[in-house]
Amino acid sequence: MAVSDAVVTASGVRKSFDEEGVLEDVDLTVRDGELLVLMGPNGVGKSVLLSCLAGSDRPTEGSVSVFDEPATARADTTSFLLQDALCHEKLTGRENVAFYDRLHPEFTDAWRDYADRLGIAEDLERPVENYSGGMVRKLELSIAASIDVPIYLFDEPTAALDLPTVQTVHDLFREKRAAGKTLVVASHRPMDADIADRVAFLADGEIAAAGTPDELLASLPPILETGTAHTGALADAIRGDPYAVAGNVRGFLPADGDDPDPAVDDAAAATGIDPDDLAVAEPTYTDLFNYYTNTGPDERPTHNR
Ligand SMILES: Nc1ncnc2c1ncn2[C@@H]1O[C@H](COP(=O)(O)OP(=O)(O)OP(=O)(O)O)[C@@H](O)[C@H]1O
Repeated sequence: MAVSDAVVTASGVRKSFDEEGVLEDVDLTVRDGELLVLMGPNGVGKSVLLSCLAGSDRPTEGSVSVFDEPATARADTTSFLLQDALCHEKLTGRENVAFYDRLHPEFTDAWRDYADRLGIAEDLERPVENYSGGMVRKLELSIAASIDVPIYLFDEPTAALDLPTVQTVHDLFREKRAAGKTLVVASHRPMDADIADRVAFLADGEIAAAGTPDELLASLPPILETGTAHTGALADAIRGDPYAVAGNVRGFLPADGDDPDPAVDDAAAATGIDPDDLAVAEPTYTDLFNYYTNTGPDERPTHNR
């Protein structure tokens, strides 16, 4: 289905390396001015998909278009922050900035503000090889965000960052969106769903679900929570595997035949766990992430893409 305000569209994207399939059949539309968070566990293919969206890699099959033209790595439309690949480690932070300033026609001096807010302004004269992983990320973010283009693709921008810095990065992304920019942020950090207009989950080579955080939370099956002592009993009664949350374990109730809304009381009784030790939990982003990471494709309902 064509979406009129689409700025990036992936259709039937398959990507394999040496016969090894990573993406099987990805359909994804990124809408004008939205902040889309692309979620999925390590190794599922988020970076590969972003590279295809950026036009820096080609799908094995299928197509990607940006502003209705085939995706090519165009400097005037897209800024792409690929993980740990932007900065030259023998150069100082400032020399890296100067490099991108000369290289990129749309580079602006907004990097000063970003470097300041991210807390690396004092480190710009040091070679990047002496930076911590988090400092490199902050420098990369400062550079990628300083390029003034309509579309930003950020690959795991909050990985290796402490919580206060994650909040600063979220603020920065909200400002970009308020300025009318379109952002795709790949992440395996559930808290990044906080800033999303929509979340898309990549699982088993496809977009398993896409929607607003509220829509996706509402689509989860009931969640049972109990103490770790009952992990085994819980595992027998749920779909997928139990997962730890704040000292307890949780799991998703299986669909009861074709009924997508299983009877919670019956399922709870089937665990054999004392009702006082068992609760139906309010779903969180962590549950959402675990649902699309922990349960197999046959056990998940298909949601709108
Ligand atoms: N150039 C390449 N050649 C061969 N295999 C590759 C190449 N690039 C990626 N892969 C493989 O594709 C799979 C997906 O990798 P990708 O980096 O996209 O995962 P990811 O979801 O971004 O994971 P992470 O969260 O760990 O960054 C991995 O198995 C990886 O080894």
